Amino acid sequence: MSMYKGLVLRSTGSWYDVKMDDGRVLKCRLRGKFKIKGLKVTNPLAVGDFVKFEIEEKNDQESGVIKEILPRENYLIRQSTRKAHHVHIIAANLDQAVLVATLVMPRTSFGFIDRFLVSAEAYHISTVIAFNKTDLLEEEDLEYQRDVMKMYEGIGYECIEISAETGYNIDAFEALLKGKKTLLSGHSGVGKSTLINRIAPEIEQRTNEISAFANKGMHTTTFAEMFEIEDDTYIIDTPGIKELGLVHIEPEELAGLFPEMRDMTGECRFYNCKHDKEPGCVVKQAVKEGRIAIPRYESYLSMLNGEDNRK
Ligand SMILES: Nc1nc2c(ncn2[C@@H]2O[C@H](COP(=O)(O)OP(=O)(O)OP(=O)(O)O)[C@@H](O)[C@H]2O)c(=O)[nH]1
Ligand SMILES: [Zn+2]
Repeated sequence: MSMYKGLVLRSTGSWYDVKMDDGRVLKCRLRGKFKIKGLKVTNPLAVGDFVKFEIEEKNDQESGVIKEILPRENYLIRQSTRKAHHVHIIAANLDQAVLVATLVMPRTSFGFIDRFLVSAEAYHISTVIAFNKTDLLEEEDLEYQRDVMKMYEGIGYECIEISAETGYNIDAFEALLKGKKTLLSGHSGVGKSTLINRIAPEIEQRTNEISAFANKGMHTTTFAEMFEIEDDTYIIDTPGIKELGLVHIEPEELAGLFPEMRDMTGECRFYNCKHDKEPGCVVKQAVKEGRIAIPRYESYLSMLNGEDNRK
């Protein structure tokens, strides 16, 4: 039997929509046991997975039988809502995350942004920060926003200012997505739906249908879906994924997830310096000299101390 290769676009728990190289989407099932080393997973397969499958024909209907899951470049997980100590794979092989943030209505805190960035670093997923609702900003706020963007760009995070409402910079935003698989995240109310509605109105429709399922008490996580907004350009906007949770980070690993601290951490006086109260700390010195931004260092300390600064 011939083997085909495809990309999982949708998972309903027992059936998967798999996009084949020729563009056709085929319903596939999974046969056999699949495990990820060291993790108890509730779903062996997620959107974004590349699979190999065979085609079966029954009553003139073609369907696929998945035989192999190709190695993942990365994957996002979260704690299963059904089984303790189990994780649910949200999506695999993401090229990037876009964090939608707003300076006003609501104001996204540095704490929230930095926590997201740290998680994305841990997952090896690059992040673009999109500052939405720019149309609401007075001149002074706009200047402040540009300072914030400069801060994050200085660390290496791409930033863009947009308005989903007026369409300002939306072309540039779409260009960022082109040819990639992107997870769209952000606080409730920052304008994710409005944004998607502007770039791909047909998707918003689907998301509303999925939300309707959720309101009937069905598990939305089983309805994870990746939308192809144009050729090879995908967006994942699953209701319920507002942040990247569930990365357990040891205190000594934390500074390594702040790119601007990463390279200097071996140079402190103490090899196990937490860059907090220790003397001879090069990180604190860099904060003092303005090479590390104060809000970033504050986020670092608050995560180090296990404070919940997600709001
Ligand atoms: N002025 C302005 N308002 C916007 C913009 N984008 C979204 N909004 C408004 O902000 C409100 C929230 O937008 P949504 O798109 O529903 O936000 P969301 O992120 O999808 O929120 P959840 O569905 O709760 O996750 C709506 O009233 C939008 O009209 C923008 O660029 N400018
Ligand atoms: Zn130090």
